[in-house]
Amino acid sequence: MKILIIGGGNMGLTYARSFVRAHVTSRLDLRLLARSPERVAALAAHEVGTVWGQPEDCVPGVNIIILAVKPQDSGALFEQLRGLVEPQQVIISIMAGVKISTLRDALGTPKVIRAMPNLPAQIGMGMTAFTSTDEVTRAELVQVQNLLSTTGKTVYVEDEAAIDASTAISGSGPAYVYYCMEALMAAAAQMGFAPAEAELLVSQTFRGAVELYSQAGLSCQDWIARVSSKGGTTEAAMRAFGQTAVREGLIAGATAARDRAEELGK
Ligand SMILES: NC(=O)C1=CN([C@@H]2O[C@H](COP(=O)(O)OP(=O)(O)OC[C@H]3O[C@@H](n4cnc5c(N)ncnc54)[C@H](O)[C@@H]3O)[C@@H](O)[C@H]2O)C=CC1
Ligand SMILES: O=C(O)[C@@H]1CCC=N1
Repeated sequence: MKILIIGGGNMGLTYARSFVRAHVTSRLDLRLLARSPERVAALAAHEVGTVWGQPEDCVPGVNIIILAVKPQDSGALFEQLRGLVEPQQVIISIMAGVKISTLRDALGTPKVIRAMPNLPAQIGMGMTAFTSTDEVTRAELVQVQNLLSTTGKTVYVEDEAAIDASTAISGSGPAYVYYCMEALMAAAAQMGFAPAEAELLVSQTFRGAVELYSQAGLSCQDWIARVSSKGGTTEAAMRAFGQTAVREGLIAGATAARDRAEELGK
């Protein structure tokens, strides 16, 4: 399977490494398109595939084209790709917000998939939601799911609006986790821990809590109840979280992310 990845940043490189590591394609069949000679040289040093500077040289002949540039760069990219994409080629866009209808119109091609991965894809622990146009065949969808699954778990969603919602939950989600971790590290530092100790206490607590959650069928509320002693410390923390509207703040953050994804699509 010949794959072209356009945009060799965080996500583009992650895909390239995952596909080659999982042997879903070979280095020879994997192409990366960069937008400047400097980026071509920098990407080539990663040795994950052949690196190209001009779309007309690398678009023809590939089966799948992955668009991994920032949404703000999509207009310029569409200009570069005008007239080059063939109707049998499957497009996978991971650009936040950019709608399937926009991709179809701009590229003049019917087989379009919108996917929303996240950064833990770098270590095979990613979460990707994806959806497609009707023209993508069942066999192509299976092929794409195999590709995306090299970076972690995947879920197919029927409704495109769920891609913007997943952008706000799982796409941006790792940043919310780091935000909470950083706040707890700051609390630990205020209580006298050295930075390395604060980092250890917090990171191992997140790791352990998530692993425990994954291994049993209990809800978050159930686990909170198991940590909390009557009249104890956890209850005091939960009361303070309630008074300072931490939960509402996180929900407001995720909602703002979803709204921004919708806005990027306009
Ligand atoms: N970083 C993340 O956690 C996630 C990002 N995304 C989406 O993935 C996309 C890429 O994000 P990142 O990899 O973080 O961005 P990035 O900035 O690390 O990489 C984008 C790359 O695209 C290149 N580029 C821009 N225009 C180009 C063109 N016309 N031709 C070739 N290369 C071009 C840039 O030089 C850059 O290397 C974005 O659309 C974002 O919405 C989706 C899920 C998670
Ligand atoms: O912040 C962003 O716009 C992208 C989409 C999801 C994660 N990063």
